[in-house]
Amino acid sequence: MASSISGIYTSSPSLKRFPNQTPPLTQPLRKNHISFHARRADRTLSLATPHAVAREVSDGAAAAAAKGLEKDPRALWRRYVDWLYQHKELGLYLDVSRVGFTDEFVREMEPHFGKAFEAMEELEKGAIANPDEGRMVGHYWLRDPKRAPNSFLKTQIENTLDAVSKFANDVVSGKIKPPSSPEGRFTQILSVGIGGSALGPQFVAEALAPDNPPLKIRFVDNTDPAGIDHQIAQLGPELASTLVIVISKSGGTPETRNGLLEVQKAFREAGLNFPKQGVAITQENSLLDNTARIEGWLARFPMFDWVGGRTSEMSAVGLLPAALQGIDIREMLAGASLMDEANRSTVLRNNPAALLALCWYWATDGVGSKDMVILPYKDSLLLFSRYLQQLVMESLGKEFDLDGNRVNQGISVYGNKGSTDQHAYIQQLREGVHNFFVTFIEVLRDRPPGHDWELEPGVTCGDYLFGMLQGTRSALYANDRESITVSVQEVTPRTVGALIALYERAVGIYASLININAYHQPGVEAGKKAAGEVLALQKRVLAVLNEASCKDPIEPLTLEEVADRCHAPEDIEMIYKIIAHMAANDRALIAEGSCGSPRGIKVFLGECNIDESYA
Ligand SMILES: O=P(O)(O)OC[C@H]1O[C@H](O)[C@H](O)[C@@H](O)[C@@H]1O
Repeated sequence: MASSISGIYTSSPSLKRFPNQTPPLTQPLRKNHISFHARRADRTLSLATPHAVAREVSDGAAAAAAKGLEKDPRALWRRYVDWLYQHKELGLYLDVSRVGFTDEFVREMEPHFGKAFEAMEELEKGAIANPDEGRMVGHYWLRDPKRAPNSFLKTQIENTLDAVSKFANDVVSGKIKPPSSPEGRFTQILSVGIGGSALGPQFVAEALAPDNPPLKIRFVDNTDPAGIDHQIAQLGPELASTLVIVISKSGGTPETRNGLLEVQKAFREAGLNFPKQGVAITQENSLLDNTARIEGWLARFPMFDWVGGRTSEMSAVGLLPAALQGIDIREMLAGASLMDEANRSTVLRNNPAALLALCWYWATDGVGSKDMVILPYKDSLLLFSRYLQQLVMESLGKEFDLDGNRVNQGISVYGNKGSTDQHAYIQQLREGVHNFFVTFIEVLRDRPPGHDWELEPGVTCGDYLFGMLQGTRSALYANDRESITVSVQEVTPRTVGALIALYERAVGIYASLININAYHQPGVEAGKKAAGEVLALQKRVLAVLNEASCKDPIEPLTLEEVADRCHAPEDIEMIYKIIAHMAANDRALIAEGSCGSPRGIKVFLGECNIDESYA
């Protein structure tokens, strides 16, 4: 069954970005910020390069901020209450009281938030908010299709959601079944994808999958042959009842393609008919889409060019795997939609995403001078920080701002879960280099009603978890380490949807404050290109070694000879690495010397490949 995939919206020619808007400030805010902190630090700063100043400011600001952190319990309580954000319907709280921003700072930032809110409003109306790629940015429409800029897109979103829901129901109910499985129904999902085509589904599976889901999910999210073999081995005979979902927006990502080819090989070797167990989620007419269509895969679902990989969890990318695991995807969408509505407030204090952006700007001086440590005190949210690494760092980690200034922006993200991380690196956070701020994710309900018990009089296991979070928050703050706390009642599809929406919007607002495009990823292409060059060089090395190995007698070659015959003397080190990797996999043989002594090594191929397919 192929879902109805109609033409994808082609973005209109790149319009001048928000022609009616005065572009957001670029450096001045930081200078204001700098001057503000300079005043605070009673120091006059020689305004050297932005970085030097930012560095001096961040030291000065940190010192000033540290000196300025409120410590009086009564005053802190007032601050807590004054700044506490509550979303009643979601049961979500945001506490920013342990971040030391001042009233003056907030006043300075207000006009910039005003511009950010305007930019976000334009974005949601369909402006070209990704000017570098001439694209709209439409992930918010996925959970509120009526906000899409035209009926065509609205219908696409609604049709895709219906198709995803129907397909998942048919698989779970057994109406759609694998061609040759003793169970008579699909029992496993093997998701093949990387980056935004994996991290969201992985986070949501870890957070929300029931203990006994209708289909268990596992992931191939890399081109590591051993990792792929491990997943296939763990499936064993259940490969026959595995639904393989191949996810790739571009449809051409090498790691995902390799994963597909490896899995298809496993299907062949097991005598299984892959297309009858394969599903593709990709842009229409991509290489993957055409492959799936031509080979007659079980189903295809669209990805849209106006949804980025790192904001695709509320598209078929995240919704299909979730639905197949029995997760309520309408609730995920509802939670995200409620959070989106809250984040449309133009009153800073009533806008949780803006409050996060305010804290990020204050804590990192608007230049990423501190890292964002994500600490959920809940096992099921373990992968939230990995998910946020891509969402935050791939969005904000940019070399240039929208006016072409070199800014090398970003905020680094790390963290796992509490209280576990207290036994790993919290020592450094408490006493070591002060280069971070923490975001605690607190989940108030410890266990389903009626399932809790006291492991000592009046104390439950969850009380310990609660105490560890609060104790760590207090201990860090006592040593002038700032933190944010996001609290939810429990981990549900609705609150997970809300958390995703909260951070998607915070990233977008923060990006406006620092005047960068949050929706492209030029740096990633450089890595892909470089990898392609290594593989091209490897093919030349193989051709040269093959020619020498087909001689009689075989002619082992030195690295210099290989480099010369590849016409790449300057690449001798990469050639050495290529040969070392091939030798480690028995694909090249060392005739003399060893890889430890590159100068004396002589290599050849174990066999002569007369058709020279390496060329
Ligand atoms: O979904 P795909 O097109 O296969 O892309 C997978 C990933 O590739 C690159 O790393 C991009 O920077 C990511 O944003 C994207 O999620």
